[in-house]
Amino acid sequence: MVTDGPDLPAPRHHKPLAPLLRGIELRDVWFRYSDDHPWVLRGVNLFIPHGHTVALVGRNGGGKSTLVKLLCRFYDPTRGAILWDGVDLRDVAPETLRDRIGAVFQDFVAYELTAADNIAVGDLAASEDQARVERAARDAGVHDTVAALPYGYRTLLSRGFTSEEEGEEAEGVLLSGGQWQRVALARAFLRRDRDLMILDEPSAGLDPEAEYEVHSRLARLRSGRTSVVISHRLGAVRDADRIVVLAGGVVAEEGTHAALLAGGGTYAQLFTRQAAGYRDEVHPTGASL
Ligand SMILES: Nc1ncnc2c1ncn2[C@@H]1O[C@H](COP(=O)(O)OP(=O)(O)OP(=O)(O)O)[C@@H](O)[C@H]1O
Repeated sequence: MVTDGPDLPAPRHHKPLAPLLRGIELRDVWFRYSDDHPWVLRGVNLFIPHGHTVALVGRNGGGKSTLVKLLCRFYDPTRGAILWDGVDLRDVAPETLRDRIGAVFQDFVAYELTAADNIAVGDLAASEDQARVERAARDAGVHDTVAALPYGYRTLLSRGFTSEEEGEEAEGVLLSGGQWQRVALARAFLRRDRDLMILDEPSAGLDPEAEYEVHSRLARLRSGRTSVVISHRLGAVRDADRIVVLAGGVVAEEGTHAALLAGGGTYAQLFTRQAAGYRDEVHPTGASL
């Protein structure tokens, strides 16, 4: 997978990591970014069963992105453990773990590389397999955009936000935020056979129609696979096998959409408020949680 966080020192004795069979367990996971920072996670207990989709929801700053970064070993729990079929992730080299994960992060990296390399990035076999890259781009709905670029998949993409400060001319083609988001999604589609799929706000920056389309594609991709999805669009994750509400650094609620709605707790409150926002044509905030 694409790495975009601070790397941890690899342990001296790595264990190999077998394909996921049972699931991933977070056991009393506590985490803070440093001793000077407040606790973000305060004893999270959670099981992500093999073959199921777990949706993480909750208010801003609740620790959802932090939790998935721990799953990828960008950080380790300050206390507690994360177990992959019983194997403590601390005993696994980060790159071994990440070979088993396909991920799209909120803060995904846009590289000054060609369109093809931006999709295949980090996957040597894929970078030599144009057909695979193109299929992933089609799945993510970005093939037509890329094919229309001056040099198609060989066109250099520009991140477009560093050049002015550095006093350099931007080279390459600028994509919109939503188009970049689809490039990031294509990376995940390319890695569809990985054991764990992580999608952190996969439709961020997309217009409502594109968002609906992307979520439908992702629902098909996720089906029968182990995945963790973060989204504030509760309607887009209501079909998840398990919905987990993170609040106050712990799992506050957990269940199916129907069960949580019937429970009348935080999830029911958030969902009802969002649904009401969509029904109200003149809702001033656009109804995004
Ligand atoms: N690299 C970091 N260093 C220090 N604090 C951080 C860092 N990243 C996140 N935080 C803090 O950790 C807390 C949890 O953030 P996180 O991004 O995990 O929440 P979230 O639930 O994903 O939020 P959102 O819904 O807004 O995306 C926040 O208070 C945030 O400020």
